[in-house]
Amino acid sequence: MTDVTDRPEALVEVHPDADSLATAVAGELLNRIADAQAAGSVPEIGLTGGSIAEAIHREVARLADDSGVDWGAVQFWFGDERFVPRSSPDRNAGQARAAFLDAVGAFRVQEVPAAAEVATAEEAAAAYAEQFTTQGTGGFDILMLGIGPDGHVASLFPGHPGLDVTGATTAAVHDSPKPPPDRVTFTFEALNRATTVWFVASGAGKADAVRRGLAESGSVAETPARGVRGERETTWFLDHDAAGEL
Ligand SMILES: O=C(O)[C@H](O)[C@@H](O)[C@H](O)[C@H](O)COP(=O)(O)O
Repeated sequence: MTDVTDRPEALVEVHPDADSLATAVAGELLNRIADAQAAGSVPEIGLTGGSIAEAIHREVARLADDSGVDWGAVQFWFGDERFVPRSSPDRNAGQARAAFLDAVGAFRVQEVPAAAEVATAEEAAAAYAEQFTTQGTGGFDILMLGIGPDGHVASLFPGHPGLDVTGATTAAVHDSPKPPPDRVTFTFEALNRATTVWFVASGAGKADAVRRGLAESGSVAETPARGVRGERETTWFLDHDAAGEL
């Protein structure tokens, strides 16, 4: 597992509520993408599933027209994906497409192969790892991560074997404590190839996980969020309730 403790300390930005949090993150994301494009690059963005991510995505769609972003010059990835049929409402990619990707006309969207297209989550993970190597830079300019009440990020859950995977950028997940059970996730090795990491969390239910994620000490096995930091910057975007134990 990458030792991230030598990377820059995390910053914390607290907003009054989920709506203002979503607007702030969406606005910052659009600004960062536009700035990267103005500097001549095609930013690689890691998206996350989850409820606050959904709110952020909808705000991206609402704010997109004034952003100056060229949606053909930005590429999107998913930190994790549920191993279900492509049409399933449980697919993170399907949720992101419905919330903003299709509306803004983003077409460089790297999706994890779905169930029924490949036989196993292991096959899907292997294919996504190949895509990650061949279709992008092999890293992220900005990686967004939701956090579970147990401190999981992507589909890296406390005490699960995926935490210990080395030498691979993706892993299959089975018996996920958060349904659905079968998933594909980027591993710490991949998540830590991010210049900037943004954790996004809303609600009192996340306050303990946020506290553990930001505490001076604690184990990655118990709080996987502790295992990820950006090479240059890490920011925790929180609403007031999620910051309640800081
Ligand atoms: O596929 C997933 O389920 C997500 O990627 C997962 O890591 C999510 O981001 C957290 O569980 C937070 O989800 P909520 O914001 O809905 O609590």
